[in-house]
Amino acid sequence: MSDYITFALPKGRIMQDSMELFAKIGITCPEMEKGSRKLVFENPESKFRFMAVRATDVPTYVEYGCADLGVVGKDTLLEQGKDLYEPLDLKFGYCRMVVAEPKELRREDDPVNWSNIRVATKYPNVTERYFAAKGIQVELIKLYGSIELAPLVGLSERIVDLVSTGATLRENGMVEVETIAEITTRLIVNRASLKTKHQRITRIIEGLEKVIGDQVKLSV
Ligand SMILES: Nc1ncnc2c1ncn2[C@@H]1O[C@H](COP(=O)(O)OP(=O)(O)OP(=O)(O)O)[C@@H](O)[C@H]1O
Ligand SMILES: O=P(O)(O)OC[C@H]1O[C@H](OP(=O)(O)OP(=O)(O)O)[C@H](O)[C@@H]1O
Repeated sequence: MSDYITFALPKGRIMQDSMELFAKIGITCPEMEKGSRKLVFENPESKFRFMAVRATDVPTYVEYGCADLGVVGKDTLLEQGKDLYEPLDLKFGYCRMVVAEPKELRREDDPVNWSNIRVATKYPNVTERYFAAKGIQVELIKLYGSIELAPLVGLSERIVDLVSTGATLRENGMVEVETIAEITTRLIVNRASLKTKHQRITRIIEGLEKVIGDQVKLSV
């Protein structure tokens, strides 16, 4: 067993907030430089290791125990449904997962009456569950980005995607129809690591919990 605690962090938009939060409980990595192409960074003094991975791959590294802990959006967890311990809402990366459609095509009638709606999304599992629960049969079209383009060019009638400022929907002439879930960033933990490295991991969870609690108190 490695004496390091290893974090899987997403390379994209939540990396910086993650490192800023960890710094508040004394977890830092001086070796980590902005713009570096390196994927693993170590702090040999404090025995922390950081891996920079695709956001959607974070749960996999944690599930297989290559990382003890991971930072990931709730959207990814909902989509992948892996068996991971999720002890903390880190309270950043706020966005919403929504159903949206082109403004000019907005139909006032109940979508239950539509037959065979095509929905483009990065989240086919969540989308299928959501519409199935409403008794609506949809054709899922899995895309990997620029989801808002799909209805504009006739690939789908609707999309399921994340919205934060709303600028992407607006600038592409789309409107929200329904909210599926409120999304924030979560801490996830490998279940075996929680046992084998119990003391250090528990200390990290408790430290983060306190910092986040204090931040929330300050903002109300
Ligand atoms: N406006 C937003 N759009 C997309 N994700 C957001 C937004 N705001 C916050 N997030 C959160 O940031 C997480 C990571 O997003 P990021 O764009 O870095 O990765 P990605 O490009 O979606 O994933 P991948 O690299 O695997 O394709 C999302 O899973 C989500 O939880
Ligand atoms: O409400 P907004 O602030 O405009 O943010 C929402 C947009 O941001 C994300 O896209 P991203 O930048 O990850 O691009 P991609 O979907 O092409 O990967 C998301 O998929 C939306 O398209």
